[in-house]
Amino acid sequence: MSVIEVTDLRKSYGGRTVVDDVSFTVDEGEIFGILGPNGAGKTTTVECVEGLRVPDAGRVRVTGLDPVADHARVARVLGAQLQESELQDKLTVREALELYAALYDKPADWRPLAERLGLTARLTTRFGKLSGGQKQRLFIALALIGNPRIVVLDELTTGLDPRARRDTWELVEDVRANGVTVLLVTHFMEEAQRLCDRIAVIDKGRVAALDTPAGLIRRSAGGTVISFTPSAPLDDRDLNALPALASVAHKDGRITLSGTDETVNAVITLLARSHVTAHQLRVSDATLDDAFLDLTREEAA
Ligand SMILES: Nc1ncnc2c1ncn2[C@@H]1O[C@H](COP(=O)(O)OP(=O)(O)OP(=O)(O)O)[C@@H](O)[C@H]1O
Repeated sequence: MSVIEVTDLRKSYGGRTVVDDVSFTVDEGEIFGILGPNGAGKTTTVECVEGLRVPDAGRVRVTGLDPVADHARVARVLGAQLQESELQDKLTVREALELYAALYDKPADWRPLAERLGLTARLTTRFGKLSGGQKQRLFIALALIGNPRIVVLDELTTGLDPRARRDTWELVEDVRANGVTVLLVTHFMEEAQRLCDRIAVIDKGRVAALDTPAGLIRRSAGGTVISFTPSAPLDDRDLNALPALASVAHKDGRITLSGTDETVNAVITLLARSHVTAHQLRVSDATLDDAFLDLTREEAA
């Protein structure tokens, strides 16, 4: 069952279209990622889902409700990360948690939430004195405090150190294991690849691709990456003629090709035929990073 439906969403600022016919649905219990370069229209899209912005055209439904017309009811099922400006500097962590818990009929117990997010030692610290990462963790706790059915996390782990980032990923997995649907806006490929069931890649206001992480990798970068430093230059025409080739890149004398196993075998044949030795030959599975660059490059072209 879909809990979020976005159909032909459009939004312009001052005559410039920043969200251009975006459509996707998010199923109950799914972690759905929105991935895209800076300024792609990701935040504008999720703010329309949250009812914080009014679409110029198209339709948005959250559990069947219109987030603008039914804002109060949507706010009961959808938890969103706050923006920094929305909390007063003088409020302590405990006061913020208690204040937000009081806004809901059936709030979560904030103590285990605070514990899980490493905030227990900071309960008496004022918001203004928290580090960027601590603020971020508090925002995540506040997004979850109303026991929402859906949670929107925008740039969830920006500013967190690697340890805190991993802890937060585990928390998101726990949240989903409890049946909560997660809409996640991210810049981090590793985060998207690890957490998301499906991802919409948004570029210049449009959905460039929508698939599982594995599906995005398969269909764009071809699945396999081979890189090596040749002992002598190889003819570009020979490289470009390789079968199932998705991309070729040259950097600091190193060649990186993406394609399939067929491409790898053909490169080896080409090297032997050209009497060229490949130094530091590496073959690896393509990552979401490769797929993302491929997808957004295609759009740019
Ligand atoms: N209130 C606004 N008024 C005018 N332009 C805006 C407004 N909000 C966003 N924009 C512009 O709309 C475009 C899309 O912004 P948006 O924040 O949705 O992108 P994003 O994909 O979330 O970017 P980022 O990853 O950098 O956060 C950007 O060019 C931005 O400058």
